[in-house]
Amino acid sequence: MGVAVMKLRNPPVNSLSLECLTEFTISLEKLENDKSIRGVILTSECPGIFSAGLDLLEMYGRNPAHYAEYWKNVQELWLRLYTSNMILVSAINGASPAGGCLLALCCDYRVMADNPKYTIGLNESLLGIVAPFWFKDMYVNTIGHREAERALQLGTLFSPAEALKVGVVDEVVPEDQVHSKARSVMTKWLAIPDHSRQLTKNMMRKATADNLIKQREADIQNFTSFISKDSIQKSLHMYLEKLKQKKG
Ligand SMILES: CCCCC/C=C\C/C=C\C=C\CC(=O)SCCNC(=O)CCNC(=O)[C@H](O)C(C)(C)COP(=O)(O)OP(=O)(O)OC[C@H]1O[C@@H](n2cnc3c(N)ncnc32)[C@H](O)[C@@H]1OP(=O)(O)O
Repeated sequence: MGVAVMKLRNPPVNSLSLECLTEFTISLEKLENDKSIRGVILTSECPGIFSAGLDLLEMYGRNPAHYAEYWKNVQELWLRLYTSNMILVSAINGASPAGGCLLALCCDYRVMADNPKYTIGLNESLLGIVAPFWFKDMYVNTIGHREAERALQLGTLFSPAEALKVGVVDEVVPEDQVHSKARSVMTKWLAIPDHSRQLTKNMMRKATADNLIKQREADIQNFTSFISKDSIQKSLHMYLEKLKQKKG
């Protein structure tokens, strides 16, 4: 039926390393150029984890040129996903913090597994960093200004039930039904003529995408100088240590 399934596979936690981001963007571009493909189901092959978001090791202890290169690729992936002409449905089969949530928010419809261990949200403030304006814009577009304001400041990671209530996801289903539900949602969306759906999607999303396009270079510079600050590097170090200690 012209539907591709893209499975994120970067063990152990599907963090979005530079290599992973680049491969993702290239795969997406190929699908976009393949006229037989009308829809993509985005899911994960890592058990219990949709995506741990941006790779913290790409943002910690590197040099400014690396940060700039990394951020350019983060922007590129976001722009491709958010403005895709294809129907994107996410089958969220695990934890989905920060950049993981961002991937899901780019989709046209989000189905999440009903497992309270899985959480989703933009938790940047918990790491001592700030979600960029275009993450924020997409959050506001999805859940409204007040909910986004609160969730961004608190870095809220929502359980599936909470995510459904606030509108971060569209549907919560038993874990073993995530994929079948994503497929049935896709079937429904495929019934809409592509041209009218695509023009409508473009109308809804263009201003948000253009907002980044017109200041991409400045956004890269902002990110690079922000992430290079000693205080921010210290916060990231502490967060990484906390992740390590969780194990021991
Ligand atoms: C004012 C100007 C503003 C300008 C803009 C400025 C800045 C914006 C900057 C950045 C925006 C960033 C968005 C992001 O996406 S940041 C990433 C946020 N991600 C997280 O917080 C998730 C952290 N991870 C977890 O919570 C758990 O790992 C998870 C629930 C995903 C899985 O738990 P599990 O118990 O299964 O696995 P762990 O033992 O915790 O992890 C295994 C292994 O993986 C490492 N790891 C986890 N997450 C990441 C990651 N995101 N990047 C890199 N590495 C990660 C973890 O440290 C473990 O490593 P090791 O100990 O085995 O070596």
